Amino acid sequence: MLAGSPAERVVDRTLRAHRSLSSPQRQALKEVIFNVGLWRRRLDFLLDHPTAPPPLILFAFLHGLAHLPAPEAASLSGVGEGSTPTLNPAPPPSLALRYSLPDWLADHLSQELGPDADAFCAHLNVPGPVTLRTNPLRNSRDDLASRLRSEGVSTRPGAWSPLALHVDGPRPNLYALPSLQEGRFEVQDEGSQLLGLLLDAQPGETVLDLCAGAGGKTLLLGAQMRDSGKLLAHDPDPERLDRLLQRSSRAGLTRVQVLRSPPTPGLDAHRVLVDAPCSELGPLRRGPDLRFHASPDVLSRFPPLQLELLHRAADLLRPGGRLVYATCTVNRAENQDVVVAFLASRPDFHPVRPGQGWLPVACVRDGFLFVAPHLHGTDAFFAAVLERSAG
Ligand SMILES: C[S@@+](CC[C@H](N)C(=O)[O-])C[C@H]1O[C@@H](n2cnc3c(N)ncnc32)[C@H](O)[C@@H]1O
Repeated sequence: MLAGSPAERVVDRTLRAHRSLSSPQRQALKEVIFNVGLWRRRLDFLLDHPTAPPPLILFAFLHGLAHLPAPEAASLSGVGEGSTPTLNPAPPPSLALRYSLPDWLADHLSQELGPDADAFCAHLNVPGPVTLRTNPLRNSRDDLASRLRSEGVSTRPGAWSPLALHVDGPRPNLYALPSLQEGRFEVQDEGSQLLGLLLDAQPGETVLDLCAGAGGKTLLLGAQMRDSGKLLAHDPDPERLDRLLQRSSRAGLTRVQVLRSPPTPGLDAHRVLVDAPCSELGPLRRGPDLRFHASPDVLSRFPPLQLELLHRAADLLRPGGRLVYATCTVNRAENQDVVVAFLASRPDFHPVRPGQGWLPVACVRDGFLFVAPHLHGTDAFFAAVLERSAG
């Protein structure tokens, strides 16, 4: 994994090679692999040895970060007696070393978040909650919570999305639950739920999800529309669209139309969602190695495409219609700057307060939706709600 293999794959391979392990042993193995992968930079700093062999790295993790006494850590990690390394006792001198991030990423987050960067980065090292989105076509949030309780899963309501339930305790095997097969819920971060809700799709309308992917937001839009009107979903990735169709049928949506080529002008939609491709710094806590697979050029790769998608969406929207532009990243160049550039060339559009009447002010910053793990317990998201003048 330290040489670049994805953490999930390393865990799978290791567990398959050690089938006799008990369930707690499997869990411990998984946690150690994830944590060594996540904390690799901090472990290098502790060991002052960038090519340290695995037993030393494991020792540094167990003793230096998990604070196990040295003899126990040495025995568990297989470090020979008398060869336990001395760990660097100094506090890590930078944000990057403190939270085990590549330098470019720590520098970028410092620039973006200023005094909040420390808390944000600390939260990137804590796994996010498992959050479910109620499918209101199938049940209410309270009914879903009771049903899940009867299936052995305890939950609590989310703080921001009226559809969110967080799973309490260790992650259950959600995919084996009959309630999931019956389309009563989807797994979806609470911040991601808010992006779909901002569009405020209404029954009977024509609504376009321009970057629909596998349908995380499309399903929510369809439920808001009470499975009526016209719901169009486009994405250039055909496999994601196939998954979208499967999920739609499970969720009880009968009117989703998948567009495998880009929608043509003249659609005259009431609402368009642009859940844009982006640098994806917002969900970094979802995988221990995501931060090490990204490279700095990701920060400048997307704005031209994002602006183009906004313009395309604008041309598909009717006068008086609503457009939501959203990303899951923390990067002014992909967020505020794209919206400002768009508005400068489209005087027929104006920004409105996101979630007027229901979204707490704590989720709104400078007129845009902004949520983040250290403030809201969600992955980080940005969204702008724009309306086209009526006349
Ligand atoms: C943030 S993801 C969307 C996630 C999805 N809305 C969901 O909730 O599951 C961005 C999507 O944009 C798509 N995309 C990339 N280039 C695009 C383009 N030129 N036009 C439309 N979508 C594009 C990607 O395939 C990807 O699925």
